Amino acid sequence: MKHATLYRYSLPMDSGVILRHTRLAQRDGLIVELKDGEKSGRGEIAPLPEFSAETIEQAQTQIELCLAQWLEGDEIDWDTLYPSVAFGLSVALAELDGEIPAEGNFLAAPLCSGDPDELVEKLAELPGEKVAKIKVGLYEPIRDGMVVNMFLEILPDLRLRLDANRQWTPAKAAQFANYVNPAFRSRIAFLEEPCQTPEQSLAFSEETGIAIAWDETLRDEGFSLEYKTGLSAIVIKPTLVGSLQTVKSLVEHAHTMGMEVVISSSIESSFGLNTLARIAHWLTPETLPGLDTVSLFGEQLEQAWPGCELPLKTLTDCEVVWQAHP
Ligand SMILES: O=C(O)CCC(=O)c1ccccc1C(=O)O
Ligand SMILES: [Mg+2]
Repeated sequence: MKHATLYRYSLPMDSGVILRHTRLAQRDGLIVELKDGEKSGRGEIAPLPEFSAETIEQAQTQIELCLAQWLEGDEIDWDTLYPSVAFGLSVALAELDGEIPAEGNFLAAPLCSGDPDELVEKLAELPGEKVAKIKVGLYEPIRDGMVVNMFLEILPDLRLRLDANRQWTPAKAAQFANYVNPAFRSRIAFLEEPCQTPEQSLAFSEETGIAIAWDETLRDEGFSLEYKTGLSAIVIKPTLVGSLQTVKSLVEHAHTMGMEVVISSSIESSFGLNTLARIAHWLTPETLPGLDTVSLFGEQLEQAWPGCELPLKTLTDCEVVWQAHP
C-alpha cells in the first residue's frame, strides 16, 4: 500500500550576504514523504529565491501532480519538472529503494566571513585537509586580495575556495589577482565565477594561473560541460540542478575530465543538508562539500546537523499540505 505526504516548513533565518539582492528572514520549503509497504523515503524541495526560477507555490502544485502519478503507478516525466521538484522527488524515491548510503560527509568547508580568528577555530575542528571558502566581489577587489593574502599567510596549510558570483569586470578581476602574492596563487583551490561571462573567467584564469570553477555557468541556457584549461572544479547545487540522476551523470562526466566536484548547499534546512552530506560522501568521497550554511538558520528541521545546537523543529510540528493513497 502506497502513501504520500507533503509537509511545508517555514524556518527563521538570516541569509546574510549569500543572497546579494534580498535578505531572507524566513526559509520555506516542502518535505515529500513516500511510503510503500515497509519502505519509506523523504526528500526536500526548497526553491531558493533569487536562484531558482520556480516559486514554492509552483513547486507545490507540480509535486502534488507528481505524487498523484506516483500513487497511480504512472511514469513521471522528469524532463518537465522544476529542478527543485526533480531533486526532492528523486531523493525520496532513491531513499525508498535504499539507493543512498547512510553515511554522510559532514566536514563541510567552512564559509568564512573575514575574521581570521573565527576561521582558525573552525579549521581546528577539521581533520585532514584545511579548506575554507570566502565570498569575494562584495567590496573592492584590492580589499579581497588583501584578505586572501592575509589568510594564506597566517595559515600555511590552508587552501582557499573563493566565490565571486560573476561580480567582476575583467579589469576588477585583474586588480584582485595583481594583489594576491604570486607564491600564494596555487593555494587558491579555485575561484568560482570571477567574471560576468564564462569566456572572461577563462581568460582571467589563463592570464593569472588562478584555477576557476563553474557554479552559475552550469545553469546557463544550453550549457554542456567541456574540458577547459584552468577550469579545475564544478560546484553542484542539486536543488538548482535537478534530479539525482542528472546530478550523478554531471558528477561522473566532470570526474572523467579530471575536475573536482563540490556538492553544495542552496540553503536547505538541516534535513536537506543531511541528505546532501550523504550524497557528497557517496558521489564525491574525496572532496569536502560546501555545506556550511546551517548557521544562517534560527532553527533546524527533523534531523540535526552534527555539532549544531540550534533548536530542532520536527515534521510533526509542520503543516501537512497534501496527503493521499490510491
Ligand atoms: O558553496 C558553499 O560552500 C555554500 C553555499 C553558497 O555559497 C551558496 C548558497 C546558496 C546560493 C548561492 C551560493 C553561492 O555559491 O554563492
Ligand atoms: Mg557559488
